[in-house]
Amino acid sequence: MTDFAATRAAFDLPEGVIYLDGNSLGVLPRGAAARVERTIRAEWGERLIRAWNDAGWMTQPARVGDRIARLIGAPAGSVVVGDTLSIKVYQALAAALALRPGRRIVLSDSGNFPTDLYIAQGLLDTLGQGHELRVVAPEEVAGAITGDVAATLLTEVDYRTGRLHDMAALTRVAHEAGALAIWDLAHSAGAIPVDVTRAGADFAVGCTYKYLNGGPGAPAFIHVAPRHAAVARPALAGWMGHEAPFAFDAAYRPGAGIERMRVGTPPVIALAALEAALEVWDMVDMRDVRAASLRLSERFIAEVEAQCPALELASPRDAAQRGSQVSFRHPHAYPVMAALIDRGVIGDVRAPDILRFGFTPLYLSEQEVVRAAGVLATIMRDEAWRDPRFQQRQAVT
Ligand SMILES: Cc1ncc(COP(=O)(O)O)c(C=O)c1O
Ligand SMILES: Nc1c(O)cccc1C(=O)C[C@H](N)C(=O)O
Repeated sequence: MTDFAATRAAFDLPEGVIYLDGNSLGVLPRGAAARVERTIRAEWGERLIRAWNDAGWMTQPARVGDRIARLIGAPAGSVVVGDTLSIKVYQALAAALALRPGRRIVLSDSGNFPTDLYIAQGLLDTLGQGHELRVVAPEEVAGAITGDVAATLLTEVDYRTGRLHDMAALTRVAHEAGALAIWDLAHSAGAIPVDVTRAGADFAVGCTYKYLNGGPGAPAFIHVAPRHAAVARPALAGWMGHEAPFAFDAAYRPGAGIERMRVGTPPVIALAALEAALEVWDMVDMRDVRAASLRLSERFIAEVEAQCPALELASPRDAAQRGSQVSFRHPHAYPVMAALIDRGVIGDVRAPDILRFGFTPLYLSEQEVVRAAGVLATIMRDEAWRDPRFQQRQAVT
């Protein structure tokens, strides 16, 4: 059984804040600052260039990848960390297309996060081989996987509504049609139990600054199914993905397996923070996290619906169809959220009208969820969101 009091003690939460935005930027783990300090002072400061070898900097992307592998049902040695998720989406899609040379369709859905769609379109334009990005409604994906689809590019949990795709079922349909399945786990890793191996995913990618608490700009991960790892073509053929980077050959030869998905120099300081953040998962059973997340989100929905008739649930009502977030619609979502944040309850908004709340049982209790709903109810009842202070939009929402 996961001890959630112990996991909460592993995080540094500011006094007076109820944090319902761990689905966008996770909370600071207590060990992270000390680990970063050690990396900077004892490793960089003292060991200088020697730290690449004796502090294990060079092997960090795979070492941290192995920790993430356990959380997504991937075997050790099949995940590597580095770059941003946008880059990892590019690499996965480019490799998938190279494995399906006769096919021209990339299938995604309109609930996907924009960067995935932008990156896909940019890659297809660059290839100039007549590929098409086909974007359908989330509920139409299965029916749209036709024999000309090279790859599906789907995000398991919808960033706006929390709607959950059935990864195993859609991967099966993709494979039956001869297509490959790429999964973006940005809102899944550390949020819900994931098993890329059982689902048969061909590629999976994700970020580490949300539920994995790696910090702002923490590097992303990529998983390549072992059956493809030795043949997957690295589109971004950087020297760190070379078979022998320090041979300094003029000709590129891809590294063994997942190593070829490395691109350039690893972000050592960011990786140190992430490595420290991932330690908390040693105390955690993902099934307990899922059960607790559903308990928290169900309670929140019940409290909000009982007290805030003006808010309309934008997430699936069936808990089994949701990730670890809940969204409500309101025409004045922005000032409502600004008023909430002003009272110490932090969620976020997604244009035009979505109030979004993330549930992170590692550091969030049911009492806080009830209190947050109460604060929201007061704001709605008093129309506190009409205050001019809350109408001024911030650049980042
Ligand atoms: C599903 C999904 N993909 C990609 C991204 C962004 O990737 P990057 O880390 O490159 O900003 C996000 C959020 O920022 C996301 O929610
Ligand atoms: N990565 C972000 C950033 O650099 C700034 C602000 C927000 C983000 C996010 O992660 C957004 C997030 N992917 C979302 O689900 O909307």
